[in-house]
Amino acid sequence: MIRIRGLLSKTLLLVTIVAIVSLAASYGFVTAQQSKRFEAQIEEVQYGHLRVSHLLFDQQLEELRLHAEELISLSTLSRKTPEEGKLYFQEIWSRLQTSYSLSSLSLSDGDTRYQFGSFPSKYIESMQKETIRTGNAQSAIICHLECELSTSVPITFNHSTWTLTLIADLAQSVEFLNLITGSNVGILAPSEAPVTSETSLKRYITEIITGAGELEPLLNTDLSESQFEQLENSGLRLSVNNSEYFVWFEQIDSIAYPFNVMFIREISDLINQQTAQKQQVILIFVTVTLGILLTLITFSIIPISQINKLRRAISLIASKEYNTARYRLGQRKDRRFNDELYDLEDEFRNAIDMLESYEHELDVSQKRLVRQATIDSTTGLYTRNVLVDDLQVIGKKNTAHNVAIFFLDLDGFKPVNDNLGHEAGDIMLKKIGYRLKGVSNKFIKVYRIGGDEFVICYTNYDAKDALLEMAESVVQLFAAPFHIYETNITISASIGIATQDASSIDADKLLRYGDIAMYQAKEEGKNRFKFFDESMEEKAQLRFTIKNDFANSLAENQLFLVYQPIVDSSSRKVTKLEALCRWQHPELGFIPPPTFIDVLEESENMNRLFEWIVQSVIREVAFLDEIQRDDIIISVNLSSSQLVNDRAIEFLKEELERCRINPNRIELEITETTLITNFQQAKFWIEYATDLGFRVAIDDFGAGYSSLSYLTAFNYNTVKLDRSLLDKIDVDERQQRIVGSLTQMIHSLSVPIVAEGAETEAQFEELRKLGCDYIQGYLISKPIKHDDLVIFLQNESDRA
Ligand SMILES: Nc1nc2c(ncn2[C@@H]2O[C@H](COP(=O)(O)OP(=O)(O)OP(=O)(O)O)[C@@H](O)[C@H]2O)c(=O)[nH]1
Repeated sequence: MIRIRGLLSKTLLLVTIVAIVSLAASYGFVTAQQSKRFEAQIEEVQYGHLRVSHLLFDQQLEELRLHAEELISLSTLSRKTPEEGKLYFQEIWSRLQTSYSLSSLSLSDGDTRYQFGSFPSKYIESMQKETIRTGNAQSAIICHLECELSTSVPITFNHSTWTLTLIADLAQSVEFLNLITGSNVGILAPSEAPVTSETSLKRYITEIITGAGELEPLLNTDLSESQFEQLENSGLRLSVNNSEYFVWFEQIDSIAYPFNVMFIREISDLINQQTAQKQQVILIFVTVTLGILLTLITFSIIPISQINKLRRAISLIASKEYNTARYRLGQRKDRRFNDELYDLEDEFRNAIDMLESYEHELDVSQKRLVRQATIDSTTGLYTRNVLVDDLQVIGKKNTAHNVAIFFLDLDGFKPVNDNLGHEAGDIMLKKIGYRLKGVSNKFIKVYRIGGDEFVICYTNYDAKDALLEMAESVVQLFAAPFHIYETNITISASIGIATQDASSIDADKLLRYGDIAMYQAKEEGKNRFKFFDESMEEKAQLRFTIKNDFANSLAENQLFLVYQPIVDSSSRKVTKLEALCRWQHPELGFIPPPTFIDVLEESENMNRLFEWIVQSVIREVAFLDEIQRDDIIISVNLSSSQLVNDRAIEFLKEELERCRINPNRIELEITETTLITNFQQAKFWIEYATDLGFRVAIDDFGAGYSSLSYLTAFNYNTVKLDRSLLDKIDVDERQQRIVGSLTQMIHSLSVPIVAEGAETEAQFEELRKLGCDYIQGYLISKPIKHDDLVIFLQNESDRA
């Protein structure tokens, strides 16, 4: 159903107002026109009545004169004497009265007068004299107490002139006037008549009135003084008993008093005609207005219903009910007469299609995003987000009484990627995920939370034994190798275990504790598990501080280099200086190099540190040149991270070139362990370094590796024996034998040997005897700062 409101109701209201205003205006116009026409019609009627009245009364007077002359000729009065004339009229007076409707008659010569009836001689006298004087008949209407026709004709008696005057009443004339005009006629009493206090038309004491019976109600109608005034001026319209009348006066020439004729014309027909006309106009107007209204409504309803349709469609679109919106809009049609609203409808259809398709796409990508956020695409395991959510849910909903997490980080996963490629790494991660999934059950869930990091969340375990059992079985999961690209690869994981009470769970803390414990497991040799304990947090805190404060330490000169001299065992002259890094932390005090280097190696900071060391060493070389000690080489320790890429050596090369220093003034020390662990990489790197002209030393030789085959795999300049082989060299014969054989073997490769840790003269002497070419140790000097080194070298040259 169409609700008539809004645009339509406004249109209707406007049209109605316009219709009412125009109706009122046209009604006023028609009324004004009608009243003008009415006045014209009345004027015409009045004019006609006046003319007719004149003609009629003239004709009546003429007729009366003819009667008078007829009487004279019939009676042969001229042959009689006046007295005989008088007798004659006496005889026929009563007959005459009826036949001529006479009211009086007079024979007069001006002096003598014979009268019949009540003759108004006072008013006629002058007319009679005029007749006698002129010898011509005179006629006039005479009004005194009443109005009558009068005629005076000359008559000659024996040569004397008399007049015969006839006075006749007006009744017949009035009847005629009524017949001819169709209006009722009344003769107004002349002024001689007594004045009445009537408040109706009777005030005028109508003498003769036609149709008096039927006019009785009109004649009795009370009139106001203004109505009387209007009546006397121009005529008055009166309405009595559903009949309309127009009453007016006309004055006809008369003698004595004025002769006023009152006409009463029924104008009901005229009025009805006018009313009918008015009704007709209104009817036409109303019909036309209704027609316009209907047309407007018809032409407004279609667009309004369309607009309403679109409005409803918008609400449906807003609530994503696309199908209902489409159904409401209906099918697209090919219309001959399209308009903007139909075009808009089409646009709506297009918009719905587009929105629906966007919505669908959005839905699909949202689901994909949720999946990506919750499921790891490589392993199909839950992600870190899910783990955090799960831990929070456990904490909030009390679904468990205790929680343990096993934080796994693969050992040596990077080389898998580096050697076999990223894809192989992915396959390995997938296979590891598959194995780990095997442990999951109602209380055990597995997640991949990072690159090579996994977490097993174990809730409601019975006791620590259950965790131990679990940890051992997880370690066992890695025992069997993984078959990738036709190769069997073995990999292990370091596992940190942290527990918490489910009621006071703190997801961040739990994961951090797991991570710390895992780190500890790595530190202790990997492929093992460790339970978190508080002391680990202290170490972790230390690592965090080191990482955090490193940048500042360089700026504030907390880091500095010290140099430990290495002397020729024969001449005791300094030939090398080993550059060693020291960190004096303002709060933590002295931080041992292995501690902070170990931490810095986990990040880019190691490169930064190396660059700083290189710049400091170059300054030192420049100083040695300055004091003419260009025979001294400075050795720099390299960590395993520097062997991974060429960045360190490239930087060193560029800096030396920039400062014009020969690379052979620098010896790069690589520990035997580093060398063996990343053998291929290290070999490649050492070859590159020696090609560039750097010297290379194998540090801590004999610290644990048994195979010596690598010694012939590439070129190097020096071997530094590990301190553990030398600490009792002055007393321990076994140490002496081992060192003796090692020096022999290394010398056979033409490589000089450096012995570390000589603290006494005896040790020094023994090492020299055993063939060590260079000796380093507290006996010679502790590692010293630049200023002390300056003094040390000065002393040496002084001794020489
Ligand atoms: N193939 C593959 N490798 C990844 C992915 N995510 C991270 N990695 C690699 O995994 C390695 C993880 O680094 P580390 O844990 O430091 O390497 P690691 O050799 O296991 O070292 P340790 O943990 O000290 O034994 C990095 O080389 C990353 O590039 C992955 O989705 N696929």
